[in-house]
Amino acid sequence: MAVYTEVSAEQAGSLLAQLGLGPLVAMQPIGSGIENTNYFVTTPEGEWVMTLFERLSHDQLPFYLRLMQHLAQRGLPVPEPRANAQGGLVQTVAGKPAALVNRLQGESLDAPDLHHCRELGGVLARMHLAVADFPLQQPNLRGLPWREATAPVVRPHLAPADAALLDQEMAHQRELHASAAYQALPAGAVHADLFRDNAMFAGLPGRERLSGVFDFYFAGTDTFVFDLAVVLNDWCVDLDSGRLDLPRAQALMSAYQAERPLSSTELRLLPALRRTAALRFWLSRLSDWHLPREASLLLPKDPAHFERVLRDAAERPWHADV
Ligand SMILES: Nc1ncnc2c1ncn2[C@@H]1O[C@H](COP(=O)(O)OP(=O)(O)OP(=O)(O)O)[C@@H](O)[C@H]1O
Ligand SMILES: N[C@@H](CCO)C(=O)O
Repeated sequence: MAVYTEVSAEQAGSLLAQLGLGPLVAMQPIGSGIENTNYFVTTPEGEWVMTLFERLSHDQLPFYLRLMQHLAQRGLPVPEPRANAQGGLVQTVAGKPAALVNRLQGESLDAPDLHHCRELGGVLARMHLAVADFPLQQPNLRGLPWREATAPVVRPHLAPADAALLDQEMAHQRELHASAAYQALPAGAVHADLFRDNAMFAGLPGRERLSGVFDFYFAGTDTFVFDLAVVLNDWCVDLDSGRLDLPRAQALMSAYQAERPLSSTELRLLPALRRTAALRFWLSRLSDWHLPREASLLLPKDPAHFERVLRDAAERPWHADV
């Protein structure tokens, strides 16, 4: 369930009026999702998703909502937040910060194939190109400082072999981040959590189009190759072994590079960034597993999966030769 805050028809109607939309026709709570309260909302103009933010404050939201607006206005399949008369994207519903975005069609996939990976690679590259003129900055809040703070907290819960892996990978990260090559990598506002459950596809089997990329609430300024590594580590990894599936990885990379060719430095550092991305999600899953947030409905995701992805990335570095 994902309704932490009940919203009455009257409260939803008042939001719609502030956003210049017609009367409420229907509203329905959305069952999936664990961070926020979400409702599907119908008006005479169409279908919308209303989100009440349960953790993020008014001040934190403009970066995410402006980024979604920026990408949507450049033709990317991203929900566009509806602005009020003053152009503001952050509203208030039931005392919580809230936003209304257009509802995208489609379904998330559990098992993406080569076609889906190609679709995603192309859209990801276009997202990276489209932020060249996005003016807002916010550090990736799961970046190196967060990893430095989280590693010692989870380390006491690890078996010796895993603690050794963590130490090795933290050392690798420090060296990587200090290198001139890393510091020169192209960067911008990236999604940073574009897993298969944050995208939707619509259309006939075998010819589906990527119809939606959503859940931008881990977005931040980071390198494009980090964002690509996050995607490779989820869309192109075997969920049992944690190993990279080379045909899917090659399909995704070719489609990405058809839109945005990677520089030789980006290609050279991609294996290191796959380790960065795997470490980031290993740490967040370890933290959710061993130190669950109080009263959280969060069903912790398995940290061991990202330990396997991390070992694979560290032991079998994959150099894309496309
Ligand atoms: N713009 C949209 N159009 C259609 N469906 C959407 C849209 N935004 C969200 N959804 C649906 O609502 C569900 C919950 O959204 P989301 O994943 O953003 O939830 P959350 O609680 O904010 O985040 P989390 O995934 O971290 O739990 C999604 O799985 C998707 O099915
Ligand atoms: N995509 C993350 C959860 C949300 O950040 C994971 O699978 O661990």
